[in-house]
Amino acid sequence: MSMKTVLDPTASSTTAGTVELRDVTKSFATNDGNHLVLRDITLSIPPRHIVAIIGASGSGKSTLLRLVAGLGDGPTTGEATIDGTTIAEYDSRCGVAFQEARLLPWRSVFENVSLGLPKGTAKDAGEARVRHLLELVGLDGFADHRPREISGGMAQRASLARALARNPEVLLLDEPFGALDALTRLRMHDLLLEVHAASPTTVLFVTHDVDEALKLADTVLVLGTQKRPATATRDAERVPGATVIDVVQPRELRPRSTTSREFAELRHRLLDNLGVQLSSEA
Ligand SMILES: Nc1ncnc2c1ncn2[C@@H]1O[C@H](COP(=O)(O)OP(=O)(O)OP(=O)(O)O)[C@@H](O)[C@H]1O
Repeated sequence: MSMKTVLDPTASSTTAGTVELRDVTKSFATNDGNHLVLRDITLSIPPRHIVAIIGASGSGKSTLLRLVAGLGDGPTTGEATIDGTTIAEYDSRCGVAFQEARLLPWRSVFENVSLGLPKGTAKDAGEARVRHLLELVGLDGFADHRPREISGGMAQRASLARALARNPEVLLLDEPFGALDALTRLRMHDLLLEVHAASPTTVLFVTHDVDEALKLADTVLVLGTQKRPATATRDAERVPGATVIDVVQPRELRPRSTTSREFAELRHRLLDNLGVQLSSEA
């Protein structure tokens, strides 16, 4: 993509946010009582950082992401802030995209992306911003298409553009590439890094893919449960609630080689943390 897309004449002066969670727990009321999903989450994510969240299925990755986005009713205990201010419900400082593009089928691509604009955006400025974003994600020729007329990868790019239309301080992506074919996925990796270079935002994304996490992120957070030590009368058991069980920060700068020694070592460590048994040559 050309460098001209990097210069956005319509961008507001929004800066990237610092995300902080302090002693956060999250539980849900169920028929069997309270279900503790997250516990003891304390973390500080600096502006412009890209953070990947990985963990076994059900370990609370989406729950953590939703907490930062202000979706749902917030932490059960503890504090979650952006730039020192408590995260509000549907916090306007956040832009969110999900595994499914969730576009309105009866609206054009242009109109769908426009839905992400902050309330009260002037018409001309809004249109210019949406045109810019469509160019940034390579959809400038598809503004008038309906969602059914574009591919899954294109729909996902439109969903990313809609999240960016808010000019978010924090961009939250829940398995954004999970439903895409391998080639489209690789292209989306490049696109995310281009978007990140072009718009100064802090990014948190959930993924199941260790390679994707290591390739894109400054920091990889691993969510999981911890074992309580075994005692004479009790076998080792898992402490309820997932927490951050490992933090990995690749030293190599992006774009990262997936064939480097560091990559291989970190990959091994992450898979081990996820309980994936590797053969000796892996
Ligand atoms: N609104 C809710 N009400 C009750 N339980 C919930 C709610 N949201 C999440 N949970 C529970 O929290 C746990 C973690 O769910 P979550 O979706 O955050 O995990 P995940 O790591 O993102 O999983 P996956 O990788 O399968 O998407 C699950 O047991 C889920 O049932």
